[in-house]
Amino acid sequence: MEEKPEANIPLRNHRAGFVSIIGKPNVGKSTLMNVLVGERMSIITSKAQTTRHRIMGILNGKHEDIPFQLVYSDTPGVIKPSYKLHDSMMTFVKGSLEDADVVLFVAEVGERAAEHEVLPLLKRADAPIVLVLNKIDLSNDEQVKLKIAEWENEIQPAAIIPISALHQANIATLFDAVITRLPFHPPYFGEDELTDKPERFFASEILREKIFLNYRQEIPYSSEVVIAEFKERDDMIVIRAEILVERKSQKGIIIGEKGEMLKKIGIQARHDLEEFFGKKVFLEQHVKVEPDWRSKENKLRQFGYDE
Ligand SMILES: Nc1nc2c(ncn2[C@@H]2O[C@H](COP(=O)(O)OP(=O)(O)OP(=O)(O)O)[C@@H](O)[C@H]2O)c(=O)[nH]1
Repeated sequence: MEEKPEANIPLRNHRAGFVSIIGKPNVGKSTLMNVLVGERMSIITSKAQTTRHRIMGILNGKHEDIPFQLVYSDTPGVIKPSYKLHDSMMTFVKGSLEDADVVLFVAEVGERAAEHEVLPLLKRADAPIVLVLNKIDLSNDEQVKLKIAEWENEIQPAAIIPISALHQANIATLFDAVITRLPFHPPYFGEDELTDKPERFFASEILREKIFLNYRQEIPYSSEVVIAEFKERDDMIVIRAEILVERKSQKGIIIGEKGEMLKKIGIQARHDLEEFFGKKVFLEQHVKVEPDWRSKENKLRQFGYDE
C-alpha cells in the first residue's frame, strides 16, 4: 500500500495564511492594504468609514526560496454601531480576526493606547498581533518612541513597526514581520486569483469612492451603489449602476443642478473603471431612493453585507 504523508504535519515548502488588517476608521488600513498587495484593491478617501466590507487581497511570491501566499483582509474601521449597516461591518471585522494567522493592528501615532476602542476586539484573536504605527510622516522620532513605549505597556504585541503607508516607508520591515509569522500551509487560492470579490464589486466601490470624494456630510454615508448590469463585450464593458440614497432630498443633491454633479462623478468613475479593467467602459447611472436602507436587514443582505 502507498504511504500517505502524515496529515497533521504541514510540508515546510510553502507558507500561506490570512493576515487581517484592523484598526479605527481613517488610520490608513486601505492605503496599507493596497501597498502590501501592490494593487488598487480598496478605495481610499480622507473620510472615515469608507471601507464597508472585508476585502481580501492575495499576494503570491517567494521569500528566502520558499513560495508563499499572503491573503490580506482589509476591514471596516472599528466603530460603535449606530445602524444595522454598522453591525454588519463589525461582523466582517470579527470574522476576519477569527480567521487570522497574523493580525496587523493599525494605529496612528496620534492615537492613545489606553482604553483604545479596538483593544476588546483584539482579545478575540489567537494570532500574533503586529502593531503597525502608521502616519509617522506626521510626527517626529521622539513622539514615535514614546508611542511605542505606550503600546508595549498596553498590549505587548509580537512586534511594533512604525511606517508611513502613504509614503511607503518601512514597508519591507513590516513585510518581514508578517512573512516570518506565516504558517507553513498549501495555498488557499489559485495563483491567478487576486481577490475573493467579483469584478462588479470593484465597479461599485469605484463609484462609491467618487461619491465619498464629491459630496459632504451625510450623503456618502447614506449612499450605496448596486451594479444592476455588468456586461463584458469584446471592445468594452457596459455597466449599469444604481446609486441608492435614503431620502428624496438626497437624490436631488446627488444629481445636482441640471445633472451636473451626477455627470461629474460619472466622468471620474468611468476614468478609474477604464484604468482598473483595462478596457473602455460605458457607464449608465440611475439614482433611486431606498428609504432607511442602512437599517433594513433584507436590504443589507441584498447589498452583500453578510458573510
Ligand atoms: N499623512 C499620512 N496620511 C496617510 C497615511 N496612510 C494613509 N493616510 C491617509 O489617511 C486617510 C485614510 O486612509 P484610508 O486608507 O482610507 O484609511 P482606512 O483606515 O482604510 O479608513 P476607513 O475606511 O475609514 O476604515 C487617507 O486620506 C489617506 O491618504 C500615512 O502614512 N501618512
